Amino acid sequence: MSQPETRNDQPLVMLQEAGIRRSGRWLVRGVEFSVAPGEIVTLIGPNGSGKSTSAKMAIGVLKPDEGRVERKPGLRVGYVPQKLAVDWTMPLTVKRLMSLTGPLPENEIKSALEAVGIAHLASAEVQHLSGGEFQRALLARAIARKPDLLVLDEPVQGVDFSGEIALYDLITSIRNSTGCGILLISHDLHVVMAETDTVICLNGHVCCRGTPAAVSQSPEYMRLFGANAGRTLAVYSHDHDHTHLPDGRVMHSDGSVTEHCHPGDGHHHHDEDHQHREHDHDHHHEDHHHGHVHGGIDQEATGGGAVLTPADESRENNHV
Ligand SMILES: Nc1ncnc2c1ncn2[C@@H]1O[C@H](COP(=O)(O)OP(=O)(O)OP(=O)(O)O)[C@@H](O)[C@H]1O
Repeated sequence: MSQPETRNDQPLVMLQEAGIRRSGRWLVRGVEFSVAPGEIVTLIGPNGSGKSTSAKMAIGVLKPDEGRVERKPGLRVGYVPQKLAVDWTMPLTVKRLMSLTGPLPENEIKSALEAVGIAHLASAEVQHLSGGEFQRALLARAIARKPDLLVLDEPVQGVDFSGEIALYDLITSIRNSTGCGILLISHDLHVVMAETDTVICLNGHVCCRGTPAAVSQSPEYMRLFGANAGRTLAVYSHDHDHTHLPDGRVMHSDGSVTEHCHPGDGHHHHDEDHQHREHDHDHHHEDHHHGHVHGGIDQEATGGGAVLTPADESRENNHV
């Protein structure tokens, strides 16, 4: 699925037992994953499970309070945060959006906009863009400085189903043409980009990980959404053996409740995803969810884009 010739490269970023603690509470703990050049890693998990926090640790916007995060020296990161503080009362053209975080030669603005298919909208006002066009503008901004690692926090928010497929196809083609690594945060708990190499399911910690099973194998899905969708999207089928309660305690499959997870609870670690890289996606966790597919994500389209130096702490609040 991904480019095999780049597969053995040293990781662009690697998190080991990384955790963030705020106000006496661990927001995430024990986060472990890496992204290699050409690799696509997707973080999924419920609201508040620590996806954005983990991504921010990966790019250096947040420093881990425990564990380690290592980035390749000189790593260039293109980051599209989930939310962006923009003064929407001020007119802002797409071209201007591209150079808000720093000057960019005209020809590079043009080629980035061409790469995402919105060159014709260079002079359009950002406020007037559709959800899909806006996400493309943010993507253009993130790729304009030719990052080694592209971090996209919910890149299909505010986009309808066919727009979602088109955006995922675009992300795949960016990966194929540039060889960059991609860390994606998906709002959907089950449907991820089919090109994803590794899905990491977070719930304050890594609950499980694996490869997505290609939905193209499902005739029902094909009938519903057509071959294009089957090629682009995949269902990540997984099964948690415990549930995190709102008060932070953990309910296990036998109904017992404890303060924390048992060691090894629902954690399906490391060897799995390495194995999967060697062969086709023929393994998935026990399916507890069939064919849940939706495209429209009802969130306000407030994503943003930036190319960051990894240590750029000022970006934590996503101001442009
Ligand atoms: N600076 C902070 N101080 C205290 N708590 C925080 C801080 N930043 C995030 N949190 C909390 O950390 C948890 C994880 O947040 P995070 O944004 O990483 O989750 P997420 O999985 O990306 O969620 P969503 O899907 O809703 O975007 C949430 O409970 C959030 O309220």
